[in-house]
Order: sequence, then C-alpha cells, then structure tokens
Amino acid sequence: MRTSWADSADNSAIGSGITNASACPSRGAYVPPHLRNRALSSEVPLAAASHPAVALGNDRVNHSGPAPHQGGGYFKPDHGRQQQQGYGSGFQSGGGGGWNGRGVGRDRGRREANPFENVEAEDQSFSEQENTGINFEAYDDIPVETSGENVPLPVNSFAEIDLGVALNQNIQRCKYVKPTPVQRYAIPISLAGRDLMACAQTGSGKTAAFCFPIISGIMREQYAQRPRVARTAYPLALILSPTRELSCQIHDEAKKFSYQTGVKVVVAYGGAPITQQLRELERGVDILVATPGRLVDLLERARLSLQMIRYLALDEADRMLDMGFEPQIRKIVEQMDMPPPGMRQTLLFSATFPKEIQALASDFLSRYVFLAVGRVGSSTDLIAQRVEYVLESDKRSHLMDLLHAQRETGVNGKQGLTLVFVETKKGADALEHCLCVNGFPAASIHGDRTQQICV
Ligand SMILES: Nc1ncnc2c1ncn2[C@@H]1O[C@H](COP(=O)(O)OP(=O)(O)OP(=O)(O)O)[C@@H](O)[C@H]1O
Repeated sequence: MRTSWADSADNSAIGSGITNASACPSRGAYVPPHLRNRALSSEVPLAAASHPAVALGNDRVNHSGPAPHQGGGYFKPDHGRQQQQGYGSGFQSGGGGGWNGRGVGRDRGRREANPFENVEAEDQSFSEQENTGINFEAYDDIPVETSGENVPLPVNSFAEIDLGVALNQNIQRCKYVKPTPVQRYAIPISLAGRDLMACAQTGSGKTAAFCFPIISGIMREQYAQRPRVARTAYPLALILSPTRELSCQIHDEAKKFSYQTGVKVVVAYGGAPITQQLRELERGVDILVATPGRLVDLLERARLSLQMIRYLALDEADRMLDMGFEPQIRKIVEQMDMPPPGMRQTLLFSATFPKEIQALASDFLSRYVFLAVGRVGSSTDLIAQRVEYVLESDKRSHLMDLLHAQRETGVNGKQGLTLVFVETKKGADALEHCLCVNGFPAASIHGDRTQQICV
C-alpha cells in the first residue's frame, strides 16, 4: 500500500500515543503540510483537528482572503494575493513543530534527522558568523536586469518576505543574513505566483531562490487530496538538475530549509540502486529533486506521477541541454501527466540564455518574468593566480612548502583544502602516497577509481 501524507495523518494519533478517536482525521483526509507538524495539543482543538479544513480555518485566523481551494482540479498558486491579505500571522502560528513531531504514516517512529546537527556542534565561537559562501562585498556592483509585465519589486532583506516562522528559523540556522541578488529578485517574483526565467551563475544562491518559495508555497496552500494509488508517489514540486552531485547538493540544502516544516524532500538520481529511492518515495514526498534519466525511469515504472505538480524548477538548464537531456526533459514536462504551463508554476534557471534555452522558456513558461543577474565575484576578483617555475625534481618539495605555509595560515582556525592537478592517473596515485607519508591527508580521484571511493 502506498503511503501518502494522508496515511501519515491517519496514523498520527497512534504515533503520538493519543487514543481519542476523534483526534484522528478520518481515513483519507488530506492534511496540508503546515498542519502536519502539529502535535494534537491544546494548540489545535481535537474536534477541529479531525477536520483539516476547519483546522486550517483556525490556523489562518487572520486570513481574510477567499476560502482555500478545495476542489480536485488544478489551480494557479497566488501567493502575492495572500501576502497582501495579511496571511502572515495565521501562517506563522502553523509553522514549526516539525516533521519530527508527527511520528506518523510509514515514517512512524522515524525521526527527522537534524540537518544542522554538525553545524550546531561546531565551535560556538563561529556560530554568530554569516555563512561565508558568498562574497557580500561584491554585491552592490552586480548588474541586474528584469523584464516582463508587472514585475514584482525586489526585497532587501529576508524580513521583508513572509516565509513563515519555521522557514525563517532555518534561514537563521543557515546563517543567511541577507538575500543574494538572485534571491532578492527571484523570491518575490516566485511568491507572487509568476513563472520565472532566471540567468544566474553557479554559486549565486539559486538553490534558496527556488527552494524558499516552493517550500513556503507548499506550507501555506491547501492542495486537493492526492490520489491513492498503490506504490505511486505524487510529489507537489519537482526540481530537475543535470547531475547526481548537484541533485544531492540541492536535496541537502532543501532538507535544511524544510527542517521542521513538515515538507518532505526526496532525491532520485541515476548510477545508484533504485530500490532505496523507491522506498523513500513510498514513504511520502512533497518535493522531488531528480536527474532527468532516473525520473523517466520512475515514470515508466509508474512509481511516480506528476499530475499533482504545482511547482517545477529546472536548475542549470543549459547544462542539462549540453548533456543531451532535452528529449528526457521534454518527455517529463510535455508528454507525461504534468499540468500544463499556467496550471503549475515554473522556475527555469540557466547560466546562459542561448536559442535552445529561449525555446524551452517559451514552451515551458507562461507570462514569465525574465531576470538576469551578473556574476557574484568572478574568479579573477576572488582568486589570486600566480605562476611559479620550478625544476621537475623540486616540484614535490615545493608543493610541500606551499602546504606547510597554508597550514600555518589557516583561516579562522580552519585548515584550507587544496586541489592538485597532475598529468596522469599514476602520477595522482604516487602524489597521494607521497603526501600521506609526509603528514598531509590526501586522496586521489581519477577515472580508474569508483565513484564510491571518490565520494
Ligand atoms: N543569502 C545567503 N547568505 C549567505 N550565504 C548564502 C546565501 N544564499 C546562499 N548562500 C551560500 O552560498 C553558497 C552557494 O549557494 P548555492 O549553492 O545555493 O548557489 P547555486 O547558485 O545554487 O550554486 P550551484 O549551481 O552550485 O548549486 C552556498 O554555500 C550557500 O549556502
């Protein structure tokens, strides 16, 4: 039997030790993610909790907008409207609590791993620092261009956007102090329900730019009940990315952003056994991060349906096309059961905007906003490049000198990492050995090593 979040809700009373039958939503009742986290405590009256729509009404006590969508058909997310109508406070009361707290469905007894555990365990003296992934000094000079009808205004801080308490806490845990340029523009555009074609470089903070609106959208919307077809998963959002590595990276980030929100993220990629991925999907999925090839495989096995997709994000679209994935992408988006443009929200990210990407944008997007963000600190600004001539026989000792010098000047007490490129596989293995015996932990990566060893 397939597990959905509805199943999870059905079993929540068991998981939490509550025996009052009225506390259990009736079988098959859909519980939206922002309500899933909540223990059935004084916060939610038991009678209300047995009727998700009523509970939602309570939760959105200050929401003066139209009644939540309750039909089974498609709808267009319209977050902008809800924001204007004071959605914030109701939403905030529903945030937090966490997937942890639910202990339900097939995930009964499975605690949500804390993705911040390692970070929190780190030396407290660094805990107040900003995330240093991006050179903030370079921000103000970055050229940004937008075009399209009624482009929503950019924001200057996360505080200006109503993403909900749980997500805001995760942003703090990530130590994101202010949005990057692509986030400043892309998040309000997406929250307003608009399709987006964004040209932004790798490392510009795209992951959060598409994850924040998707997670917050799933948390705040009440979606039609998902079909209950045995062993078929029905995600609400799909994030396509070209490689296993990038998919895993997005999955890791998305799990941090969605921690304790009740939104469940699953990753599926090729080159790894499918069994574990199928098991994860069966346990329930809201956001699926996937590479195109494995996704087609899952669809062809009928273990996945895209009919409930409300959000589609394509990351590094140009790279996916370069890697020859266009037929798979078109199959996924146009030939399976995914809702058409206008019925889903589509966010297309690409570092470049050649003709092929323009064609994809016009086929996949509806009345979209175009956003182009310049480079956030190009390599020439951030990296000192130096050429040194040394004799062949002195190369290793010279490298050792450089490594020693780096060890002495570690940044913030942390040892820097070093990449050394060599000409041959044998040379890589020999250098690895030489560095290890000289007290520098090293590992070689080349074509003769399996992916597991490299990872
Ligand atoms: N607002 C922010 N404040 C501080 N750091 C941030 C912010 N947004 C993202 N980062 C950090 O910047 C780094 C790059 O971000 P991210 O991986 O999202 O970029 P990207 O454009 O998606 O790159 P890639 O294409 O490699 O996935 C990450 O370490 C991320 O945690």
